Amino acid sequence: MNESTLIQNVTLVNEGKILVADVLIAEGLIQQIGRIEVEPNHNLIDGTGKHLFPGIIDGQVHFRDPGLTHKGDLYTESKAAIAGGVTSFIDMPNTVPNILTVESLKEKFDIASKKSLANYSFFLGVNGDNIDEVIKMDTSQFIGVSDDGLYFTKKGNLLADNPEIMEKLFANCKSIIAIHSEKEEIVEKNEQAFKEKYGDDIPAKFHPVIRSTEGCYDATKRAIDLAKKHKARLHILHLTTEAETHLFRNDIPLIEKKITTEVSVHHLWFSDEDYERLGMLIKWNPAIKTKKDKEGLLKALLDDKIDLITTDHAPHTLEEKQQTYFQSMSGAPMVQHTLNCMLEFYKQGLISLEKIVEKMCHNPAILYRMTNRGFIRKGYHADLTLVDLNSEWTVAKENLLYKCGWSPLEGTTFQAKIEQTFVNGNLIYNHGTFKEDIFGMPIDFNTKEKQK
Ligand SMILES: NC(=O)N[C@@H](CC(=O)O)C(=O)O
Repeated sequence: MNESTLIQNVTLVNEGKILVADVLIAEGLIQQIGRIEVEPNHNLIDGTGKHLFPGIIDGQVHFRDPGLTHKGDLYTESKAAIAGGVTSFIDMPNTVPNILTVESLKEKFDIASKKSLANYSFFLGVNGDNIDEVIKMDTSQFIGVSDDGLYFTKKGNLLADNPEIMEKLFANCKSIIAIHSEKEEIVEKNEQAFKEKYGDDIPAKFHPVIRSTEGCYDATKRAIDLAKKHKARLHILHLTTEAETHLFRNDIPLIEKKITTEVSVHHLWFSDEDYERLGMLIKWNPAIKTKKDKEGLLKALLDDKIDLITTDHAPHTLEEKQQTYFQSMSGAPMVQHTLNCMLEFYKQGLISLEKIVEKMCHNPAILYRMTNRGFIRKGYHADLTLVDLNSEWTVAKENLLYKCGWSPLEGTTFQAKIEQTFVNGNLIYNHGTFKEDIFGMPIDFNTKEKQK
């Protein structure tokens, strides 16, 4: 008799509803939801008083494999992700080498199949060098194309700085085009002005002045105008300003949208008030901006102008971070604590559990056309996250799973705890312990059909 897991009497948060039910898992799939009779082959989990979410799907991470594995790798960071309730992720192309060809993409899939505990997919990188090949490629080979972070190895390759390349891509590429939207020419002008005043010692609090609202807004506006002209499928990554939120629509369902966007959790959590305390540790690109921006982003998320929450998990070593302004790397690790941050907002009455699940589970699956993930439905992959909403704990060095060993959230107390995470029906994370010998799967997605 095959083994099955029966989660009993648990509070499901799914598809805009909250209800108490039992969930039966077998052969990697959700078999049944409702009131279920116990059978001898059932492993029982008592879900009384606990909440069950579909596993979180993180639409933007940098797990650093291959080539930058001193910062993190597909094993360490996927493990941290799972402890944070994340069961699937899409990783960015700014590794070494950059993922600019189908061959390097295949190599990354191969590494993930041997190292990633969570389900995975990857963006194909696009820049000025490979645009001609990208527009000829069969788009069923990748979930989307992106330029995110590629300036780390080659400056000036961001699409936002190259309107002709962007236009060529939008006119010809049928894939989702996910762009990092900042105008480097504005950033460089601001950098120069601050350098003249401070030399290399620019205080971190000026990061949002250098990587300004103007730089973000102008880039996003131009990308949207070009995408509309060519009817391209554009996704703007990690939005940071209240001003940009007004460029997006909420009067059509996500499934019909040609232009979508996301917010990364640190832009909801931190504001310019935190630079004094945390300095370069919260230096991200695009920058953490003002309290008004942070509030505007949350409002736009609740209003459905912003479609997704991602982490943009971007680990660097402490040594790489604690440098003077120009030397300090932008980015920080977040994937282990994203759901926790959002649940804390729930505790503060700022967002509902249903909305969290919509933005972190359902919408990533819909937007990236994933097959049978992102919902608690019969026949879907059993990617599930069990949460205790009333179990306080504090982020500390000892409970971090990131290879880089630090977090900008150290010392933060959360009121909710992720207790168990199932990936493809396997209980990979169980109250602080891991099953480390079962790897995730490549995420299936439809190239034409859309998920409802
Ligand atoms: N977000 C960041 O500040 N850094 C990212 C790159 C990026 O997303 O631009 C990284 O790879 O470190």
